[in-house]
Amino acid sequence: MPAHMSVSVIGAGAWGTALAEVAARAGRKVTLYARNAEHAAQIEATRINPKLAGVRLQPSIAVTSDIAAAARADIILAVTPAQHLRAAVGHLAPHLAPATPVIACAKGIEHGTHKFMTEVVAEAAPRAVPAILSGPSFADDVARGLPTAVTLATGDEELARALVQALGSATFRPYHTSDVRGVEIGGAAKNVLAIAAGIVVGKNLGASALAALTTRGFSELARLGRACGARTETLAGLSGLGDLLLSCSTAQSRNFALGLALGRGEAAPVGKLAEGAFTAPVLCELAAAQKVDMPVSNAVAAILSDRLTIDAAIEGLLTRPFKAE
Ligand SMILES: NC(=O)C1=CN([C@@H]2O[C@H](COP(=O)(O)OP(=O)(O)OC[C@H]3O[C@@H](n4cnc5c(N)ncnc54)[C@H](OP(=O)(O)O)[C@@H]3O)[C@@H](O)[C@H]2O)C=CC1
Ligand SMILES: O=C(CO)COP(=O)(O)O
Repeated sequence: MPAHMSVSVIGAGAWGTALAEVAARAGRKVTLYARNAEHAAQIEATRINPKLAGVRLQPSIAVTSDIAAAARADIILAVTPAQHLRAAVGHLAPHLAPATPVIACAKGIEHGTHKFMTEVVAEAAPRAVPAILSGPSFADDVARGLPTAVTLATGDEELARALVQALGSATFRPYHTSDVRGVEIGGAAKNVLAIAAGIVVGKNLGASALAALTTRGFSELARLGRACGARTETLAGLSGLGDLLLSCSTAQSRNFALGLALGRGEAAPVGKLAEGAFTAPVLCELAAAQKVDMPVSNAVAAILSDRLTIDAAIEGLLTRPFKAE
């Protein structure tokens, strides 16, 4: 039997469900874990997850709320919101076989600890091998089988290659790297910058302003990444620039949609996870600790915490001293 035959997905949200489909398409034996027994039973029976309503789960995907059963897999995909990752992996950890790869698929940085997703996995499941999967990929697109490419990183490049082989298919193309930190920073920061992009569009500042915001946003993402030891090619790759371009370009992104509503003076969309709202304060704390200037992210954090109006934030950004690019 190949080394990585079975895959369990922890977290039956939109992304977890899409990734269960991905793994099934790649020929793996797949189990999708929902923490709520009623939800698990409903998904198992109807083959539809209301969190990704347009998709009918492949018949081969098992759905469970039994964490011990879910832990019996060659690969774990941990697909909860970033701030819930520690609890989810901690619950799983006692049941895992030693050296099981646990691939974090959340995009964010933990509040309080400033830990990145693989650091959270390493602490919550010390016997597991942490990895990260991130890149420009909407759950809906992926589940519908539209072509997507992402980055998959773990410290051991050989393992990263094997995980790519286990999960990849013609329409879901993971690229491997050992630059874990680069992948994590791109995914976390792009969500905050996508909120700013949505605000620019909601405020009708024009396509030129959106391009400027996205480019200067990339500049601050890359500054922080380099300060944290990330490689330039990762920051300019799928999980960095690629995901930033996607998320700053369409209201299909929940983070962009939040910014759009804020910019228009409307209420924030209800029941939609916008990770950037959680990441913004911790990203700014991390940048300050690294002495990295992140004016766009700081403005987003200030707007979200009501320390600054949108108009004052825009004026603040537009009146910064001119400097070299
Ligand atoms: N949606 C997308 O297109 C993409 C999302 N991502 C990232 O994936 C992560 C998850 O997003 P997404 O799936 O969209 O979010 P959703 O809101 O759709 O789903 C989150 C899921 O996590 C579950 N969950 C929360 N805490 C736990 C826990 N302790 N144990 C088990 N399950 C738990 C929730 O369960 P319950 O229903 O019981 O609360 C819910 O089903 C985010 O970090 C996001 O940035 C990345 C790429 C694409
Ligand atoms: O991460 C994503 C696309 O790569 C999903 O974006 P949102 O979380 O903003 O919807």
